[in-house]
Amino acid sequence: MARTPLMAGNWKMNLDHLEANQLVQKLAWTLKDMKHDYGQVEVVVLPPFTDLRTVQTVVDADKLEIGYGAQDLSAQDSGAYTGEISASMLKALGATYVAIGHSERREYHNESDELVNAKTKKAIAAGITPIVCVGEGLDIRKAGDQVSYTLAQVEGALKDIAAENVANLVIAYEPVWAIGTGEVATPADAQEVCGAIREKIAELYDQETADSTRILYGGSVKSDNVAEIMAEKDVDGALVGGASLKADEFAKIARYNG
Ligand SMILES: O=C[C@H](O)COP(=O)(O)O
Repeated sequence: MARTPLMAGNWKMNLDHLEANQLVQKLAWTLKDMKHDYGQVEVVVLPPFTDLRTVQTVVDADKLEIGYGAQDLSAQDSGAYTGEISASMLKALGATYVAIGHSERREYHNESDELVNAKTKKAIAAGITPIVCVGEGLDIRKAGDQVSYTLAQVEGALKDIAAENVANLVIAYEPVWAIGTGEVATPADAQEVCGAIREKIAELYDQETADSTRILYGGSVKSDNVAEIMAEKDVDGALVGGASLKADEFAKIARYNG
């Protein structure tokens, strides 16, 4: 089962809609100059909500092959949920991906596995591909419990989700101690957990489903470390934070295989 590599740029709380317009255009031009084949490596940006309409406009107007999505969504469909953004609103803006359960949301917004599961179901119902984020903190890593901890998050996120939907979603393993620190995980660290995630999906569902699900690594990915991580058999791409805010750098990451 060939899995198309995915490089997703999580801009976090950076760039207003004017800056978003500039970055998306520069990224598109840079990749065009590199003769990038999006069928070989999928490229997606996840801007702040306020930028999505602008990104949709530039992608549609210039017929860009860059995908885009959101960094979160509500577990509700609509109604009295001040400040929340629904799956249907994201769908109306052409979003094709949505990050769910990022460690920064689990930490700062106390998001539980149950909430991540509910949000994942909403994304699937709307036809938006979830990028479900999991990963351990430094204390768990130091205790050597990264695999069991992360697999518990995976199980919680996938509860009562059908195999065909799991086959088409994305899981991003992002060790919290590697996020924004420059302390990128070794390829072996990434493979250990990404491989365990694939085995867990095979156990929960079946091997065909497990072989279809794309599993990304995230945490201080840069153009000078991505290739060795991508060489690992169960790593299908990267969820990139800081490095995705620079068109040249993110384009080099997307072009990890030369
Ligand atoms: O979503 C992206 C991850 O949090 C990684 O961020 P980073 O590349 O800045 O370490």
